[in-house]
Amino acid sequence: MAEQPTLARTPLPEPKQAHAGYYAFPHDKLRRRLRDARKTPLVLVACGSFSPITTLHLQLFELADHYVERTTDFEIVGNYLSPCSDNYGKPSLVAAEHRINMCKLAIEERNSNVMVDEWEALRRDEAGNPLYTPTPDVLERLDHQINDILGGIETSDGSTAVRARIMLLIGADLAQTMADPEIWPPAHLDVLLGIYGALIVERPSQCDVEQAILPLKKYHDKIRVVPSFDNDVSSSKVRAQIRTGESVLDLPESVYEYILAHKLYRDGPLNRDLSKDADKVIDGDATPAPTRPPVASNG
Ligand SMILES: Nc1ncnc2c1ncn2[C@@H]1O[C@H](COP(=O)(O)OP(=O)(O)OP(=O)(O)O)[C@@H](O)[C@H]1O
Ligand SMILES: NC(=O)c1ccc[n+]([C@@H]2O[C@H](COP(=O)(O)O)[C@@H](O)[C@H]2O)c1
Repeated sequence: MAEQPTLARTPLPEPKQAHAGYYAFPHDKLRRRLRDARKTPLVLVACGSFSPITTLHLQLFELADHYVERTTDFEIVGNYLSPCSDNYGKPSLVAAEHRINMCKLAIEERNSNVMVDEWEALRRDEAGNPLYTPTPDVLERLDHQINDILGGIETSDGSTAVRARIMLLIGADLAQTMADPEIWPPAHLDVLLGIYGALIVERPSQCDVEQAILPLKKYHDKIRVVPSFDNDVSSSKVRAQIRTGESVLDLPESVYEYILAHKLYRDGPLNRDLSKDADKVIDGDATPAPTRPPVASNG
């Protein structure tokens, strides 16, 4: 059985004004009993902007599932999307409420077993302003919710409960940024990768995964690379297609319709420069809403 992580820090207290409205930790799709007695229950959490969620974001979980099924040590019992706070500071973020709604629509349309945890996206400070939560804190809180509050996952014969292992699910491009201590302080990585670990999905259109994880050598025993397929799906590309009125192939149809209904992503540069820096919102640069319906991909 794989080694169980231990909590390095006291779990985050739930701030009094953590959320604008009602919130309960979602666990309806968390499988509470292991199937295979030899395995450790694994919960995956994908942190990111999801502005908007694409078909590939949900496929990350499918790729991870395919990968983990072939391992001898883990069994996936839960999958979470945790959209980041509006305070993350990425210019391309639309309001958390929209990003959460789009994640939920995508999950429903695809009949996916993923849950959306709204806690990170809606967390607020005492003054009621959106509060950014560093990713290690997100995983610590999930660990606390599942293992301390819910009491973990039952063994296959139901005789006892064990702690689920929580792991981050990310793309190789995000792993590549982890070499920069200005973005990921070593203390964050020591918790995130040193205690929890990550499944890192290849993203060949953006970087070489082996190069990306080289600087993370210290944590290699907690990192696993998940094979993917050639694709250039990204939220940036989708946003650019919406602005220019091109066909959008990489969104669930309900998400596309939501974007049109709420007039999201209509402002921005007209040239299709997909670099992240080119994605700054330009006030008043409203482009007409696309008229063509999306061709939903089946993947
Ligand atoms: N095509 C993809 N292949 C592998 N990982 C992906 C892919 N698209 C997104 N991800 C991963 O999903 C997580 C959330 O990504 P995010 O919401 O930033 O999407 P994005 O497409 O990278 O967005 P943007 O284009 O706005 O930068 C990150 O870990 C990212 O690496
Ligand atoms: N030090 C940290 O905890 C840290 C640094 C950079 C990004 N992140 C997270 O990584 C994710 C990145 O998302 P994007 O790929 O959309 O930028 C977000 O969830 C963000 O909160 C965390």
